[in-house]
Parts: sequence; structure tokens; C-alpha cells
Amino acid sequence: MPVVVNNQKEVFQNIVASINKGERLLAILIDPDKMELERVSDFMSKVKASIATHIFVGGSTVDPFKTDELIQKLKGLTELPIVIFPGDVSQLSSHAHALLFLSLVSGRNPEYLIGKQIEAVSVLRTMNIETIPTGYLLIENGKETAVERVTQTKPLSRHDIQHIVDTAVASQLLGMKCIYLEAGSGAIQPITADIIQAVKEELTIPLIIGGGITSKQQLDNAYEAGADLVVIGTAFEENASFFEELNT
Ligand SMILES: CC(C)=CCC/C(C)=C/CC/C(C)=C/CC/C(C)=C/COP(=O)(O)OP(=O)(O)O
Ligand SMILES: O=P(O)(O)OC[C@@H](O)CO
Ligand SMILES: [Mg+2]
Repeated sequence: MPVVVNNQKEVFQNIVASINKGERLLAILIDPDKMELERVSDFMSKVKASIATHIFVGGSTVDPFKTDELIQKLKGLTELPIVIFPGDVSQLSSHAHALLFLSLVSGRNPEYLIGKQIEAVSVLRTMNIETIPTGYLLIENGKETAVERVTQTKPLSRHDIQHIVDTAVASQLLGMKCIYLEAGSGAIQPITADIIQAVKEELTIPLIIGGGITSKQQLDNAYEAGADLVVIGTAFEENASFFEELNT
């Protein structure tokens, strides 16, 4: 069987089309380890009434099979594209619409630069899922993050903006279709406007921003600075009324 990977590029192309129309995209990140299946239906009715445009599913550590179970359930409850944001190969599911094919380019751990990706190929061969090559940059936020622990890598200094920009541009030159600047789940300080602006200025591909965004103001700040798609997880996990705040 020929190797993978899909000719449909719908999710990515729709992201680009939306950006070109000036739309602001918002992904709600659902962590399979933190979302009980009984709660999904109620949660998704709030998502439906919100400004969310995408569902991301993933976690830095997740029980095998939980992702697939959750995605199957989500599919009956939403029309939004469901995109896997994987911490590991065990999170791949044939039921998702797309997969962020991440490489952790801020780190120097070969497992997360190319090892997991090679491991994923034998699984991808069995599914027909759109893959979106994504350069993933972890930026320090003031406390150690789960991604740092799991990958045994150091985040980039938030003060060395030039190095962050150069890392993002190198990723684009390597052929990445998206850049994801990550402050980490529950970050004390989200990615700053200065960093977003400087990176956006030199990129021609979509820019994803996530980590530590817990207010409408912070969300708007990220868009104003140049974020194309913002990812929010923890704020929805910890504060059910955040959905209402977003709709104001
Ligand atoms: C391409 C494939 C199959 C795998 C990629 C593997 C790579 C490079 C992963 C990048 C590093 C990593 C562990 C990313 C995790 C991304 C993620 C889903 C973060 C969200 O989880 P958190 O919310 O940070 O952590 P908690 O689970 O602790 O809340
Ligand atoms: O959970 P939060 O802090 O919203 O972060 C979202 C995502 O970028 C984490 O990988
Ligand atoms: Mg989390």
C-alpha cells in the first residue's frame, strides 16, 4: 500500500481561506484525560453557542484509546472540524478530520523532532487522515510546563525574540504549513504581543497561539498582535462561564 497521506487538505485549506477573509479562528482544546464522556454533550452544546471554529483534541499525557473514544463521541455532537493535537502516537484516531503533524522545533530532543513522527507512519498508513505539518515552539512562561517535562526539552527564552523568529522562519523554510507558539497549558503568562507581532511579520503561513489565555481581553490581544488561530483549553476546563464571557 502506498504510504499515506491524504490528498484532501480541506481543514488546512479552509483555515487559509478563513484567514484570507479576515476571520479570527478559535480552537477549543479538549483533553481526553480531563473530559468525562458523560459531560461531553453538555460541554458541546456550549461550544455550539460560542465563537469557536475548531475543536482540538489532545494532551501531553493521555491514556491510549481515550482519544479515539472521545472523538467518536464528539463527531455526533458537532459540525466543527476535529483536529488532533497529539502529545504522542497513541493519540492518533481515524475518526478525526485532521492531525497537527507536530515537530518540537524549539527543543533538541530527536524523539520529538523526528522520532515520534517516524513511529506514527505505520499508524497513519491504516487511516485516511489529513496531516498538517506544524512547527511547534515552546516558549518559557514563568513556570515549568507539562510539555517541557514530557519532552525533556527547554523552552525558548521569551526575551530572545530574534531567536524565536528565526526558529519560526527556519520551520517555514523547511516546509511547515503552520507555526504554533505554545506558552504551555495553564501558563502564567501567555505568549506576549511583541513575540506574536515579530513572528507574524516574517511568516506567510498561519500562526497558532496557545497557552494561558483565560480572558476575552487576552484573546483579543492575541488576535490584534497577529494570531490567526488561538487555542484555549484550561479556561474552559476550570470556568464554565468562560463561554458566556467570550460571547460578549
Ligand atoms: C506527530 C505525532 C504523532 C506526534 C507528535 C509528538 C510531538 C512532537 C509532540 C510535541 C510535544 C508534546 C508533548 C505536545 C503536547 C501537546 C499538547 C496536546 C499539549 C496540551 O496538553 P497540556 O494541556 O499541555 O498538558 P496536560 O495534559 O498536562 O494538560
Ligand atoms: O490550556 P491552555 O492554557 O488554554 O493552553 C492551550 C494549549 O496551547 C496548551 O497546549
Ligand atoms: Mg491541559
